[in-house]
Amino acid sequence: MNMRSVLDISAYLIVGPENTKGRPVPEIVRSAVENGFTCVQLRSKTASAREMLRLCAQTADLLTSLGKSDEVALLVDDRLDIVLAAREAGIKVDGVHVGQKDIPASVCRKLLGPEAVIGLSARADALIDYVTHCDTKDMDYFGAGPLHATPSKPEAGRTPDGRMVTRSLDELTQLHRVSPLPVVVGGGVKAADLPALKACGVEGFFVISAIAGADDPAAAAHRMTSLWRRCPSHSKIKSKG
Ligand SMILES: Cc1ncc(COP(=O)(O)OP(=O)(O)O)c(N)n1
Ligand SMILES: Cc1nc(C(=O)O)sc1CCOP(=O)(O)O
Ligand SMILES: [Mg+2]
Repeated sequence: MNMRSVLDISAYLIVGPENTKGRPVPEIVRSAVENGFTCVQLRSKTASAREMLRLCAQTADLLTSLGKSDEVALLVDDRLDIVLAAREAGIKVDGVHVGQKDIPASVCRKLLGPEAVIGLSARADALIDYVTHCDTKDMDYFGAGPLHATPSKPEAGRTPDGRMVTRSLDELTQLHRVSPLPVVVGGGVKAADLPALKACGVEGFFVISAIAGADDPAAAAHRMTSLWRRCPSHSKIKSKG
């Protein structure tokens, strides 16, 4: 199964060991996927390479046991090396999410091949211009944010002169209109944000703390995915692809 052709970024969980209040990462992933999450990104700024590889193996096994390994993409943040090592070990990891300071998407594509999923964080400044003119041939989607300032990533939205700039709903609506790729939006997203976010037309939302930090991650996931499904979307003027 080519995950690129079925990629669904509508409900996108990002999680690592530092986000779970001590609970095992696979436990959080299970709660999310059993309750409708469609994409999982393993992200840790503290875990060792070996720990990340173990997490990849555990999460891939979990997705298989849930019968979701051909539906729910498993991605790794930043670490092309981890994706390559996981593959070498026979672990099904579908791709990587890279940011503007990470390994270029073109290099990821070259090393991971045509079937890998590659996500890119859109540039923080001149967002609309960037997305309009960016060469997207190696990428599958754009991540954009933050919608709100967030303790999960305090530097998100911080400009070089120290100001905090968050994404307005108008900007996200425009982003959706100009982007040749699907767009997933995150940064402080909570259930209450979903109706307005969906109305912008963007293809999905990404969250860490709304699920990984919730007292009851399964209930939180169910609430978010059912709300997202129910909310009307802005119809796109020009269809993508
Ligand atoms: C889906 C998604 N969108 C954006 C990001 C942020 O990536 P990046 O800019 O590389 O920052 P870090 O996550 O590495 O701190 C993301 N991870 N996922
Ligand atoms: C990983 C990440 N990237 C962001 C961006 O704006 O680029 S915000 C973010 C963290 C999102 O976590 P939470 O849902 O807990 O706010
Ligand atoms: Mg990164």
